[in-house]
Amino acid sequence: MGARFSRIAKRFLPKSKVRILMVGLDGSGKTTILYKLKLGEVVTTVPTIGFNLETVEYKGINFTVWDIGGQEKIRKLWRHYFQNSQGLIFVVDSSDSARLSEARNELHRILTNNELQNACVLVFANKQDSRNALPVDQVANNLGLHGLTKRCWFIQGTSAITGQGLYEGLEWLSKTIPNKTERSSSLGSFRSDSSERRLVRGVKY
Ligand SMILES: Nc1nc2c(ncn2[C@@H]2O[C@H](COP(=O)(O)OP(=O)(O)OP(=O)(O)O)[C@@H](O)[C@H]2O)c(=O)[nH]1
Ligand SMILES: [Mg+2]
Repeated sequence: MGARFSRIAKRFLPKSKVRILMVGLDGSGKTTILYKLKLGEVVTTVPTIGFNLETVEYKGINFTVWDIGGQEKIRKLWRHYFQNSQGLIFVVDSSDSARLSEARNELHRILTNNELQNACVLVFANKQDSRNALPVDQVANNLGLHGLTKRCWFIQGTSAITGQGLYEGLEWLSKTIPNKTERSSSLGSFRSDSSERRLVRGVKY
């Protein structure tokens, strides 16, 4: 009876909403990820000029995902989308080692922005299905994630083509973002929990 009531209540109670900003270098796979999550399909993409916006529901949470174009000349526009973002998904092409330092610079640059100071960072080490993809721990090292000592972050190996790892990433966000809100008074201890910060999970290990 109790379980049945809670199932019905879940259906009718308003869902919590979470605003997620998804950025990363051009061609890293952001739009492919967005529509794999939304439609369950691999769509044919063109470089995003501006943004795509979709709501993805996962475990009773509505993730409003803003996918912003990553070409160099339009990266200066990213900051216009920072405000009120509770989570940042930073997408990296794990098979493009030549551009990892560029990705690292962009990630660290945006994390200095005050409007993102409380945002949790989920890194998708994407294209893990590619033959020459770097393993997730190497992507983490190249991005300097272990130096982000005052930030909750998580890196997940993904393939937008197979869908591998995408829901694991949402799972982390679904657990971390509501926790942060509920536990805002104990944010300091949450943020200094090194086991939380240093979690690294990947498709390939
Ligand atoms: N093999 C492989 N290819 C992928 C994956 N994700 C995306 N791609 C391909 O990478 C190319 C670029 O993907 P997009 O999703 O358009 O990249 P984007 O990050 O949105 O690029 P911008 O809009 O320019 O910022 C496309 O040809 C995708 O099919 C992946 O996980 N594996
Ligand atoms: Mg795109």
